[in-house]
Amino acid sequence: MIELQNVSKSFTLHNQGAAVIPVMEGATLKVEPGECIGLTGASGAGKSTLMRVVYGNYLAASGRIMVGDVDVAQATPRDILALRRETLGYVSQFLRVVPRVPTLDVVAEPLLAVGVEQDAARDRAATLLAGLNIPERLWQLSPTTFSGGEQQRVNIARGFAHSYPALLLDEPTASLDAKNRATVLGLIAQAKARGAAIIGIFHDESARAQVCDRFVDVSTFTPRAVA
Ligand SMILES: Nc1ncnc2c1ncn2[C@@H]1O[C@H](COP(=O)(O)OP(=O)(O)OP(=O)(O)O)[C@@H](O)[C@H]1O
Repeated sequence: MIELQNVSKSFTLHNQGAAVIPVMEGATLKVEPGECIGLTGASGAGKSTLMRVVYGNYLAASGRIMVGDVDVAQATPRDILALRRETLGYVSQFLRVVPRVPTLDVVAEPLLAVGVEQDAARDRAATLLAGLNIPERLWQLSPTTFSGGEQQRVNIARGFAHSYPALLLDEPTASLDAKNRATVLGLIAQAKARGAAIIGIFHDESARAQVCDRFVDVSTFTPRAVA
């Protein structure tokens, strides 16, 4: 479902004499439907960069990045938006929302975007919010003023609203208490059971042991410094 072949990425620092920093070389990995792989490697090894390259936020310098039948490395912006709407979900660590939109609609929005009717979308949003212990009195408020942990849970509810065939999870259990962490791990297990292919970053070792089928150490893709 997700397959990277020989992907490389470097950053050009235009404000620092156009210095070029290679961060990834020859990245190759494959995630089958129903499988969750965990990215490992020291801080700065390139875990988040790999996720952003797959999501199309960063343009790869070379290689193929297949998500379903779309090569993200070659896709047009319009194709990438369609891929994100229908196929590829991304739960980042931080919630980014349009101000003043009620939480219930923030969570229902990915379902409306794929044509689910409003009542059904709101029902699913309500089930997710209740499961993640967001009190009902908050559902009609914008999440912009919520606590960090509440915002993270709204973000997770939104990320799991639509049944994406492929998912990127960047530390989805960071800063959650044990009960909510267990709920999120349950959502990940359900997504795997319905056949989602998942790439995740989990710093929490017990979380990663519970949901990951195998690990990929991204430092094997870190270019060696030229002496
Ligand atoms: N937008 C950017 N511009 C320039 N350099 C960047 C950019 N994003 C990441 N880098 C560099 O790429 C390297 C990999 O960063 P990345 O955030 O992917 O690491 P990580 O493995 O996710 O680290 P952590 O575990 O600390 O989150 C780092 O050296 C970082 O400085």
